[in-house]
Amino acid sequence: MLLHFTKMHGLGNDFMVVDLITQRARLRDEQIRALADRRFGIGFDQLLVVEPPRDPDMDFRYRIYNADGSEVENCGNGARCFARFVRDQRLTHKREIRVETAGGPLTLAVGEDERVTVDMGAPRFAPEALPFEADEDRPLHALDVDGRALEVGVVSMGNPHAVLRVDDVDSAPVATLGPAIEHHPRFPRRVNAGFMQVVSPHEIRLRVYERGSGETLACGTGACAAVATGIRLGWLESPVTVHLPGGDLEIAWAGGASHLTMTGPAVRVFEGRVPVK
Ligand SMILES: N[C@H](CCC[C@H](N)C(=O)O)C(=O)O
Repeated sequence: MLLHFTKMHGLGNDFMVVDLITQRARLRDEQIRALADRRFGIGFDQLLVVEPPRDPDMDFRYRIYNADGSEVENCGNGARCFARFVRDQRLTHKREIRVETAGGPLTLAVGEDERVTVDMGAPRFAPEALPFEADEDRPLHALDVDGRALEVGVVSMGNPHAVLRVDDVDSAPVATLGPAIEHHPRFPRRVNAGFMQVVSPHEIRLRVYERGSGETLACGTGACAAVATGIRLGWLESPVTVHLPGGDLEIAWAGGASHLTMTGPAVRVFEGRVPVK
C-alpha cells in the first residue's frame, strides 16, 4: 500500500507524521528504522502517529517512535506539530486538543499566530519516574560516566532526561558524553541527555543528545527538563527562553506540582506517499 504522510519540524527536530485514523497500516520496528534513514528512506528524528483515543475524554492518541524504532512516552516538539497536523488534515477544528500519550495526557493549544502552547504536565524528579537507579530523590545526582564524576539533574517529562550544566554548550563534549549518558546502566530504559548553559535566570542555551535518535536540532521535552532542573536548583526563574541550535522555545513553570508549559512553532514541510508492506 501507499502510506500518506506529512513531513514536519519543530525548530529543526523533524518528523514524519502519519494519520492512522483514515488509513490502516502497521509499521514494524525495522520499517520505522528504514523510513527514518536520511539516505535510503524519508529521514526523521521521530515518527508521530495519530490514532483514535482509547480514553473518551481525549481527542486523539499520540504515539511516538524514535529513529531506532523504539516507541517512547513523549515528544514536545512533536506535540506542537501533531496539533498543527490534525487541524490541517481536518481531523478536528478545535484549537484546544487533548491527547493521550504513553507518558500521560497533554493539552495542545493552537494560537491565532499558529504557535502552539503545550501543557506538558508536572515534571517528576523521583528517580523511579524515569526510571533511574538511586537511593533517593535529590536535585543533583553524582554519576560516574567513563571515569568522569558528573552531577546531573534527573527528571521525567513522561520520557526520561538527565541534565548536565556546562559552561559553554558549543564546546560541550555532546558527541562522546551524550551516548555515554544515554546508555549509562543506571538508566534501565536509557535516557535523553541535556547539556545546559545558564545565560541568565530567564535564559539558557541547550543541546540535547536524544535517546534513540542522537543529537537533534531541538528537543521540546529536553527544554522542559532543563528548565525544571534549573528552577529547582535556583539557577533559573520562570519564564525561561531556551536557545536550541534550531531556535527558541518559551518554557514556564511555577514549581512544585504545577504544570509546565512550552510554546513554540510547528512547520509543515511537504506531503508524500511511501510504499509500505
Ligand atoms: N524530540 C522530542 C524528544 C523525543 C524523546 C525521545 N528521544 C525519547 O527517547 O524520549 C521532543 O521534542 O521532546
